[in-house]
Amino acid sequence: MHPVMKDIRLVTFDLDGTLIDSVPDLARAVDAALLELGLPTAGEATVRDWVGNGSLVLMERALRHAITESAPSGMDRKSSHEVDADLLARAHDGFLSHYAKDPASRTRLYPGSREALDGLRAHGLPLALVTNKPAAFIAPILEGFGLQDHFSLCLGGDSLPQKKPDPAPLLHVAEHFAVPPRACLMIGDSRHDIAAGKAAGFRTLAVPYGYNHGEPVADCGPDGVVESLAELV
Ligand SMILES: O=C(O)COP(=O)(O)O
Ligand SMILES: [Mg+2]
Repeated sequence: MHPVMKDIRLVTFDLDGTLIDSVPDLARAVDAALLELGLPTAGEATVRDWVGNGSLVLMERALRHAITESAPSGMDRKSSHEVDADLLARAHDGFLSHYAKDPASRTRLYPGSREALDGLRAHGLPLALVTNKPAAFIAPILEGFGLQDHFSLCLGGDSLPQKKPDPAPLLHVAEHFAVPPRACLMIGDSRHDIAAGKAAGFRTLAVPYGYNHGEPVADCGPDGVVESLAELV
C-alpha cells in the first residue's frame, strides 16, 4: 500500500481525468451541440481544458469560445464573451442529449485505474465516486468498463445542491459510511478535488495526467501525487 493510504478506511475517487479519459466523447457531444446552433466547433484539445466543473460550465466555456471565434473582427471582445441564458440552456440540452446517446465509446480507462480499484476492493475498503458530471451518466460509463459493482456510493454534480470544490459531497460520503473525514482519502486530477478534499478534512491524493486547466495539480498542495493509480496498491 502507498504511504498515503495509512489508516485510510474509505477511498473516494473523482471520475473524469482521474479514472477515465472521457474527453473524446465529451468533445464530440460539445461539438455536435455547437454545430446545431450554427457555431464553430472546439475540438478535443480545446475541450480538454474545460472539463471539471460540470456540464453547464463546460457548455458556458464552449459558448464563450465559439462566440469569440465567430465574432466579426473589431467587435468588442468583452461583449462577445457574454453568454445569453437561453442560448446556454439550448446548448446544454443539446450537449446532454448527444452525450447520452454515446457517453463512452471513445472513453478509456487510464492505465492503473482497474488495478487500483480491484486492489482496494480486495483489501476490503469501501469505494465512493464523486464527480461533477451529471449523475445520469455515471452508471452507463461504469457499466461499459464492468466497474459498476466496485463503488458502494456514486454522486454526480447534480446529486446534491453543492458540487466540488464545495466539501458537501465528500462530507455526505463520509457520513454515509460513518467514517471520520480524517480516515477518508479523496483522489482527483484537479484543484477542485483537492480543495473539496481539504475543506472536508479528507486526506488528498492527486494524479498529474488529467484536466487541471494547464496548472500542475501538485501546486494545489495534495498530501501526495501518484503518476499511476496502480501505485496505490
Ligand atoms: O466536469 C465534469 O463533468 C467532470 O468532472 P469530474 O472531474 O468531477 O469527474
Ligand atoms: Mg476530474
